[in-house]
Amino acid sequence: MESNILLDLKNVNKVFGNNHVLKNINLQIERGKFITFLGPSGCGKTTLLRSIAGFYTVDEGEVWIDGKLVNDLPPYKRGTPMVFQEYALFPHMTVFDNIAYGLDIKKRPEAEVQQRVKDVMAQVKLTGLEERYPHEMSGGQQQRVAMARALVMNSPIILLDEPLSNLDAKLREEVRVELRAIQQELGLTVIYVTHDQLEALSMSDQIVVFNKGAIDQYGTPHEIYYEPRTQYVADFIGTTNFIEAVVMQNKGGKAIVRYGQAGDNVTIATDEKLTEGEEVLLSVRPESLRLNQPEVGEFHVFGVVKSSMFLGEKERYFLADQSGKEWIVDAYDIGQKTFEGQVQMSAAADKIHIIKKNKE
Ligand SMILES: Nc1ncnc2c1ncn2[C@@H]1O[C@H](COP(=O)(O)OP(=O)(O)OP(=O)(O)O)[C@@H](O)[C@H]1O
Repeated sequence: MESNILLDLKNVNKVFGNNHVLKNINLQIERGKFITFLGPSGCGKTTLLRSIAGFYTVDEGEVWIDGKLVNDLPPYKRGTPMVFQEYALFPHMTVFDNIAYGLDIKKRPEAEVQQRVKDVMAQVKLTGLEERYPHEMSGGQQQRVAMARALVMNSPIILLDEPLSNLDAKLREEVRVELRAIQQELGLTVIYVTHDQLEALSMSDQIVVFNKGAIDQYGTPHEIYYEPRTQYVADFIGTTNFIEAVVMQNKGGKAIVRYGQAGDNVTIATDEKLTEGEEVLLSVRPESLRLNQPEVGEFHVFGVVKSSMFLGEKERYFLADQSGKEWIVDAYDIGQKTFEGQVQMSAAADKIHIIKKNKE
């Protein structure tokens, strides 16, 4: 039976000189998923992508594609094309020739090339544009051509390295939607590299968050956002409030923690192994806190409003609690109501996430 796992990375390590760029990467990717490699510049995303494509050989570990160990295979034998920034189309070639390029290189018979290109152009809805040149196409159409070039080769995985980074914001969003639509319609397996958190959250089935060459978390956008495993992940994805707390009890997936100067308790669901007396961090997102609505939850802190900022769909408040710690609260749909002076911040316990402190 065909395995659902298309890419399997086992303990992959890569070193450049004395720079240990990939550290014990273990990752399994299922067929038909849109996977994003997310992390700041220099954390090893591109190096891993190139190691999958075969442009780099790994120093340790195994790369399996579709049940085959490919460590010693060159890129063209792995069949995993990479699409780079600006789609890397040949400007002097027509759309048809751009798409046919890979097949021509492989010296496939003319009739087969004609048929394959025709089929793939229909798949990505470009039929009729065969004779256009890249500069005569919109950004979204160019992205489709780039995808078609990969599709025509029957690639098992399509690797995209920040393909949208040179586009302006509006076009970027348009092309994002387009790209995700093609991937879903055709059931493609795509690995997409970006340092843009919103891009990752909005497009992916699963996100891999990189931290200095290691994987900090691999999960759905919701898991990454609401259940960050480390402080680094919580901090990197969006804005959050961290609160120092101490574990009083941990039983049956529920921990009672003490927080704040008054020593209040709250019970929070968690999978983490926590011991009594352990110091932890709580993470609560600005939109999960309510001002002067104590009935919304089990977690409460008093603060003083320092300033606020109107952001269209929300008002962002900056507050300080009694210890001087800064808090950020986003208030939605409050009409003309504004908050000043001392206020109470409240959150439901299920909107609070416990992070173990000893993880980086
Ligand atoms: N061919 C190479 N030779 C030596 N060092 C390299 C090489 N390629 C990458 N590096 C180093 O490896 C580290 C990771 O680089 P990589 O390009 O994988 O990061 P990245 O997360 O993709 O960042 P970016 O978003 O800036 O591309 C960096 O310190 C980089 O300088």
